[in-house]
Amino acid sequence: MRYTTAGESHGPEEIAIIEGIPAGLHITSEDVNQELARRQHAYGRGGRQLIEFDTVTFMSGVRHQMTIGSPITLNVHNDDHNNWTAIMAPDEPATPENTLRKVLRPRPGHADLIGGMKYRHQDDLRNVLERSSARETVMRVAVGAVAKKLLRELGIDVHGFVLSVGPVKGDAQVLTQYKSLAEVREVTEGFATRALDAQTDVQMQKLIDETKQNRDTVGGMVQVLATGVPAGLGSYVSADTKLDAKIARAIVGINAFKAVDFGEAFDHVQLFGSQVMDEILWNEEQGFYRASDNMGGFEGGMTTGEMIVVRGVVKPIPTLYQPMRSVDIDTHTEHRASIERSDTTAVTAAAVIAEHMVAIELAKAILDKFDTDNLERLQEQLAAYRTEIKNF
Ligand SMILES: Cc1cc2nc3c(=O)[nH]c(=O)nc-3n(C[C@H](O)[C@H](O)[C@H](O)COP(=O)(O)O)c2cc1C
Ligand SMILES: C=C(O[C@@H]1CC(C(=O)O)=C[C@@H](OP(=O)(O)O)[C@H]1O)C(=O)O
Repeated sequence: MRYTTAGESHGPEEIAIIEGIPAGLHITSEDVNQELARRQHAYGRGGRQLIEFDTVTFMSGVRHQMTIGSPITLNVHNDDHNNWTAIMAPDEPATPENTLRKVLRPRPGHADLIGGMKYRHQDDLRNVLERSSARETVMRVAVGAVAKKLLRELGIDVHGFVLSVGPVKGDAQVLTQYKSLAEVREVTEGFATRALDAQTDVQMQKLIDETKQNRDTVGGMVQVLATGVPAGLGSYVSADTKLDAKIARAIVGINAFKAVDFGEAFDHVQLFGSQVMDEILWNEEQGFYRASDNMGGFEGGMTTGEMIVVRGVVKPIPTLYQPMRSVDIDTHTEHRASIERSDTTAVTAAAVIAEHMVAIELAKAILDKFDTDNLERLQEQLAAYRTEIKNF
């Protein structure tokens, strides 16, 4: 399975093409739209989300709610494009009127300056920000929604949520308190966060409100869990076959993500090996299993069969309504950075995006390992593999 996305933030459409999804997967636009809504309706987002009502159209690869094995094209319309037609116009030459919204004062922390240098966008850094914008993540969630649907047919469930916003931490007991992902989902879904108690929700919202009032931004930490993953996806044999490495790349590839760990590894630096390794146990019913899951479901770049536990650190949003120092790329004089309409925090949306990136990587790993033409055959092969692993 592979995919690509295209589209500018204020262009007419966001597009994705996925290849390699087996034939016979039941999928509807509603399956995808539900996930797109989770990405959108998150606390702390800016005015753009009041304009967009993200819904997907299948342009190819799906007939009568079934994948047919050919490339799947997904489209999401940018409703805001109506306000940007002149500025984005691909077929019009640049004029003083249609370049009124030029960006010349790069925002620290965004892709503006380096993107401009690299692509020689001396005239207008908007050429950079249109694509570097996290608007594109709408398509990663759309692709991930297809991946999640496939994974569900294979008994694999993935869920992402917020652990903390700035200094406000959610209750850190999810893994030990809740055994099934359905339970975790139930308790984390309200604020699209790890809102285990309403108190945490309120504190997070309060912090976001205060941050907005201060014309500042805030980041946080998210977590993704995946259950039902068979042991032995990915491989130890070469660096580029390690599945944990692929997931790390996929997470840091999301705008504003700066760090990833597995099994809460950031916290393990203070511990000893005897406190961290997951002891190996065996019983008739399960075969091999572990006494704990401190490795977050990975050993040697391969899934262990335990729950996958990934965390990601999301930096604060770069655009500030009280901008920091920058330099005008035209005059080279000091100015405050440009202000673009912006979010106060994207942590809640980021959790949903991270969930979908993990789903994409898991789907890819499964489709790399087994026959991908037809879902039923894939299910048969995976079932046989699970039996083989259990009987080891
Ligand atoms: C869902 C989401 C929404 C975002 N919204 C904004 C925003 O409104 N304004 C902004 O300056 N950055 C926003 N960002 C972050 C920038 O896209 C990101 O910082 C920028 O592309 C530079 O990339 P980097 O932070 O990965 O280095 C958002 C990120 C995500 C994941
Ligand atoms: C459009 C989305 O996020 C955008 C991501 C983003 C950025 O710089 O990353 C900047 C903002 O764009 P705008 O200035 O058009 O409001 C966000 O709204 C979205 O997530 O759908």
